[in-house]
Amino acid sequence: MSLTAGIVGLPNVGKSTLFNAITKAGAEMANYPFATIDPNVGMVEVPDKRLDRIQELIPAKKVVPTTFEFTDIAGIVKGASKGEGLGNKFLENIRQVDAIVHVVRAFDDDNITHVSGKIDPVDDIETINLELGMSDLEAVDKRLAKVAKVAKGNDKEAKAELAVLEKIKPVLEAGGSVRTIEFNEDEQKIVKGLFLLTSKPILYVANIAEDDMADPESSKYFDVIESYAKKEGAEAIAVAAEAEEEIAQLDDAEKADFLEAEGVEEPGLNRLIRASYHLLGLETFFTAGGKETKAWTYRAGTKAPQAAGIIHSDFERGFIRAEVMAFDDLDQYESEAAVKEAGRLRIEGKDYVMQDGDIVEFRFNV
Ligand SMILES: Nc1ncnc2c1ncn2[C@@H]1O[C@H](COP(=O)(O)OP(=O)(O)OP(=O)(O)O)[C@@H](O)[C@H]1O
Ligand SMILES: [Mg+2]
Repeated sequence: MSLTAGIVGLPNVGKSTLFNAITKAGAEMANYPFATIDPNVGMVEVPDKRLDRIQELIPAKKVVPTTFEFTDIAGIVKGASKGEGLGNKFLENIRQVDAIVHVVRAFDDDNITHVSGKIDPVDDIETINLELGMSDLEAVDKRLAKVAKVAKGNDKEAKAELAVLEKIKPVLEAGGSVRTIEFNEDEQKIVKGLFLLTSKPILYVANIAEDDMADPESSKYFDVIESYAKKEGAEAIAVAAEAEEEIAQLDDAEKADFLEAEGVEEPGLNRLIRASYHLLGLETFFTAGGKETKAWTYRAGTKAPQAAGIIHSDFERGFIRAEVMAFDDLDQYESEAAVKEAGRLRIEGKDYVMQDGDIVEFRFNV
């Protein structure tokens, strides 16, 4: 799957630290702004407890989680949309990603430089969003000039686009983001084609201190970041990036000890990975038993033959049908035979839209 989640934020807030924690890729982390210039790209495993349960009920030789891509991008500063700090290049890097994971500094540490000399999460968020919005405004203005001319000639498509552009412009001028505007289905298609930075789905990550790990809600900074996200209809997650990066180096037993000592049930990282996956519109189906039980990633809305094609192009070409049981049914009935007996094993055809958690066997003939 080629979709990628971009890690975005001010310089030196812990973006690469977070990236390393989730990818174990070993990108450069340093206590100075602009340590990252060129984007780092890495694959992330999706933690999914359903795999363990399937393995328990339908044992296979191997269990293989699914993965997706993250891109760690250089820090954006005030004036980026005017070219400040290689701003245009960095904004272009953001244009390439499919969703934004916006990292906000939410820890105190006098030894770690903050580009604006103070810890103010809302100010930080607004600085970034404003730069993205100004870059969008420039793109919208350019497009408006072009489309307005064509629309005069009574071109239907141009008129529709003009209306959308005119709806977007005042929001950007007021410092807002395109994702906060409501569009109908036709308008949405037009917006998609504009590739605007502030129209990308977003998730806010509060990079908190290790001390706040056990109880992120108690972090005074997390609270304001979450409220800000809520106003945009977005989610906020707290992660102690530095501590998580250290945990990621440990083996499973050490990890469990560490988490217990910190009083943490599940690393915030896992929640962040899953939220990013959903932000990208990705879902999971499983194949189970035999050589391996495996999680596969598909885009929400994918039909059965195309999902089969993710495993092998022959499966799609020669698709006959899919035998499907929902994970929840297997979880409840505890064996494929019992699921079948309960009448919950389904035969689905080429128009079936895949559902998250489907356990599938594809029948094909080539
Ligand atoms: N939660 C945290 N608590 C304390 N220190 C942290 C935390 N997260 C990251 N740091 C430290 O902050 C510094 C900057 O981290 P990092 O290099 O990951 O930032 P960055 O956002 O990628 O910066 P750049 O924009 O320069 O690429 C590092 O010294 C790192 O160890
Ligand atoms: Mg970096």
